[in-house]
Amino acid sequence: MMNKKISIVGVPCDYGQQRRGVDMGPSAIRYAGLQQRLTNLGYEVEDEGNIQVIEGDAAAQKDEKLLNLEEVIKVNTALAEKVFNVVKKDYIPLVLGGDHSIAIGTLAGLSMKYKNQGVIWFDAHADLNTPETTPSGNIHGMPLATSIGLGHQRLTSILHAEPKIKAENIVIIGGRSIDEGERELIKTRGIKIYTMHEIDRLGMTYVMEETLKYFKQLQIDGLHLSLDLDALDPLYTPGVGTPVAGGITYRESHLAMEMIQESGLMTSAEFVEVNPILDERNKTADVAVALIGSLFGETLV
Ligand SMILES: NC(=[NH2+])NCCC[C@H](N)C(=O)O
Ligand SMILES: [Mn+2]
Ligand SMILES: [Mn+2]
Repeated sequence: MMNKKISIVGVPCDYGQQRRGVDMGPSAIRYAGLQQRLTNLGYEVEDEGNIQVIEGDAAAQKDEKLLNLEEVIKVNTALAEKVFNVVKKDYIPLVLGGDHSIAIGTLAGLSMKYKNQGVIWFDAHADLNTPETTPSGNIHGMPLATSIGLGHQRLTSILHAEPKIKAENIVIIGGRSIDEGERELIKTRGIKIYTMHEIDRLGMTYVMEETLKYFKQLQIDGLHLSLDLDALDPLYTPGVGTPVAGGITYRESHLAMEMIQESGLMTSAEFVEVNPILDERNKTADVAVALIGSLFGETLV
């Protein structure tokens, strides 16, 4: 029997990057009708409200390779604890960002329950930078590296010192802006990635079939979906801080959500990088809610 209880957790964090406005993402997604959409599907939905995002001591921050480190640690520690509480009471965590640095806390919290969790990462980027390789200093470019145990010790040791996921348990889908250091990690750590090239060439159906088959082979005990709205083409989701042309289409992304739902594997999800200031009439938040609908079982007939 599939779990029919969802806990919504908002994370109004914009400290993982430098464009203001992404902290309003959780509100924009809620206003787009999230809770009603899920209730209509027969879920019991609890809105846990937002994680408090506290400003750090600006004077103490001088690491240009880890911008706003103190804030990012604080918010992710609080988020990790919240997510752990949600899974403990057997609700499905649905985390709303905020910038993608919040995946550090989500995955830390999940790792308390799931010891062999799979992660499906929809993104134009690989988010596999470390303080050594980052071109920007933005921590939203680092959550996957952090979660496999690479980077600043205070980020990798949130809740516990162990890596939160195994590199081979990651599948990245939609990549088209990968930095040099990230490329290196993908190769040396055997991280699975379907870039836009493979999606064009093989089609989303095949890519998702392979991905889900792979997770079954790994015998994962939980599957987390982390969806950065910049995975989609900016045509559909213009309200993101780091748009990259040539992305996943509206229907391809829905198909992917529908196939994840059909697999019955998914145990948690997060939707990040919605920035209402950069958006057009809440279009990006509307797409996020529509994708969440498909992910949780909406069908066309
Ligand atoms: N979650 C995101 N949108 N990440 C964008 C990262 C961009 C670039 N790779 C960086 O490290 O700065
Ligand atoms: Mn991205
Ligand atoms: Mn991302």
